[in-house]
Amino acid sequence: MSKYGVMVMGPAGAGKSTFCASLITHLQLNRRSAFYVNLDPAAEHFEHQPDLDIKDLITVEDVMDEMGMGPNGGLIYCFEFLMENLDFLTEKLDSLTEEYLIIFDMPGQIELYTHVPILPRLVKFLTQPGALDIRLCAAYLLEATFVVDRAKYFAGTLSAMSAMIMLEVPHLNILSKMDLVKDQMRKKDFKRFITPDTTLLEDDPADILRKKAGIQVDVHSDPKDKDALMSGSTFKRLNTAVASLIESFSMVNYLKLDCTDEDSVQAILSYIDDLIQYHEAQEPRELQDEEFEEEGEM
Ligand SMILES: Nc1nc2c(ncn2[C@@H]2O[C@H](COP(=O)(O)OP(=O)(O)OP(=O)(O)O)[C@@H](O)[C@H]2O)c(=O)[nH]1
Ligand SMILES: [Mg+2]
Repeated sequence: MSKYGVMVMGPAGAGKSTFCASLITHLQLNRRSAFYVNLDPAAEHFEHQPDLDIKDLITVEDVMDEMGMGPNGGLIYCFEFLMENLDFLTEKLDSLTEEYLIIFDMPGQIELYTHVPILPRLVKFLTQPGALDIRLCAAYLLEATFVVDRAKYFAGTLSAMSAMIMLEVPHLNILSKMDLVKDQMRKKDFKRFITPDTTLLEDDPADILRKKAGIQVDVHSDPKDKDALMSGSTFKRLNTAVASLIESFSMVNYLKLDCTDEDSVQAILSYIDDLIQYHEAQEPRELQDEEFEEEGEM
């Protein structure tokens, strides 16, 4: 029997836990079952109590106190400890039936999605046929407010792409907190950010601001090269190279999420269901129920 899950990831503060909470509330309102797994060993507050919490196994606080590690090193250590104690996940997940959507709320440390090779091992374990065999998709959140600074927007998009390539599961890229931008930006202007391309660098408001303020924009060039510093050419060339790389792979298309809007949460849930083929498994059962009822009427 298949299991169904979504792994909610993205930079710190992108709105992952808030989205998880809205998704759980939405599922409950639509008489669907959610199983909430907190995998952030530093998380403190929850709108919905997790059904499985990594903090019952290890917390960043434990590691920092007992081993004198910093928060980021401590978090990586917690994940390595989890990878050595995967029965902590199996015990609770193994018995779940296909009716549940398993929601994994991930931490925001970007290292996890770029170069530390833990997440691919965890995803492989969760999706292993014959074992947990979870039909899993990734939902990568990036704050919509990042679009006002193209360098941040493209850096966030690059890490989304890195997660897509690294995890090799069906993947959604989501611009979160749309309620924060929808009044400041017309819908048609925002459309440009759904598919990132280099034309977005032509009118970067942050660039214009930096030039006006004459702020040294160029942290990458040789301090002796004053022209480069002032024009920000190296910084701009770097952004153009990142944007061209993203455009050439054309892997990233964003969906928009406003957690305060039920329809917006439903729309994202429909994409998730499609990616994990949730409805395929439900149909036969619903059909069976209908047939059963018809037989009952004969
Ligand atoms: N306006 C608005 N604020 C939001 C939204 N989603 C999250 N926030 C706020 O953004 C902040 C971070 O939200 P979280 O859901 O904790 O973000 P996170 O990605 O889980 O953060 P970490 O777990 O620390 O990586 C909180 O103050 C939220 O209230 C949203 O859709 N709209
Ligand atoms: Mg969180």
